[in-house]
Amino acid sequence: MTTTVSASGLSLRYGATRALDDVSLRLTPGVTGLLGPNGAGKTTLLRVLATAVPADGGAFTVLGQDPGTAAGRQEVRRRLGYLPQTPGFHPDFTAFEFVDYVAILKELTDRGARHREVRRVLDQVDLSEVRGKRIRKLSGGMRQRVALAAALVGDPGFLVLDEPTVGLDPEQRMRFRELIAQAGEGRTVLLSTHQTEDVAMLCHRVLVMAGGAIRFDGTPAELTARAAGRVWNSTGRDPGAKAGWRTGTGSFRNVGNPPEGADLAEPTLEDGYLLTLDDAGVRAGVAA
Ligand SMILES: Nc1ncnc2c1ncn2[C@@H]1O[C@H](COP(=O)(O)OP(=O)(O)OP(=O)(O)O)[C@@H](O)[C@H]1O
Repeated sequence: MTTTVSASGLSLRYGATRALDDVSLRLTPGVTGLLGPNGAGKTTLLRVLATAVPADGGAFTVLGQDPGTAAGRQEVRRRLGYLPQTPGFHPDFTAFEFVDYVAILKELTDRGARHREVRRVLDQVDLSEVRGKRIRKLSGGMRQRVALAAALVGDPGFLVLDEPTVGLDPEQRMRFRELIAQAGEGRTVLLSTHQTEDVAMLCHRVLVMAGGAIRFDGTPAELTARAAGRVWNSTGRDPGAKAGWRTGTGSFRNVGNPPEGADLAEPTLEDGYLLTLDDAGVRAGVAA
């Protein structure tokens, strides 16, 4: 399988905070999910790989190019698409104008060819009909699709998506997932998300980060399997549980070390994720 991104020993400190702590990874075509609690270092990793900030240590290549050199960095920037956590829209731009502006920044200099490319990516995200509308008039889901269209300009070989489904209602999220799945056909996508369903539905591989380090790297099925035999139902809160919550039926669902004779339940990817964080000494939602 082709390696699109190869990184070894990436580190980045902000004062005393190790935002990235010796991160090594290899990314191949398809969608790889990046899960982790707030402050885990996900955005920092994406920003480093997208060449938006340099790492303090370590090295990486994207599509065979070394972003450590000026020429390599320029080539990587031409060939990657990046949807940041807060896309910097100009609200008075129309969808077309915004994507066209990004296309200019990506050095698509021929006006006719560039406009064809802008129409192509807007069509790909189902926004052809509103391309003349101002961004401030579009719904949150549509804006996110404009940002995805901008990231897709120039058919990048590596696509970096930072929490793209945040704030979307379930229907919009489902639609956005379809677009991500489409974008991941034959292309390498790194998707940072807090939604374990995004990973379960879209990803061939998942990385779990906490405290700046990768704590798990495998398939979604392998992450789920980590919770096999460690999820159970009980009538009250179980003291042996690492995490437990009351379900809609009134019983408690627990993850951790079940007592003898516990009523074991089928594990989900979220259970595997919670236990991975716990094994790493991190509680979900709290950085190490
Ligand atoms: N520019 C910065 N200056 C100082 N500290 C920073 C900066 N950017 C990130 N950090 C710190 O680095 C750590 C990792 O942050 P990062 O934003 O990468 O986490 P994250 O996993 O993306 O979190 P979230 O899910 O909340 O977006 C955090 O402790 C954060 O406070």
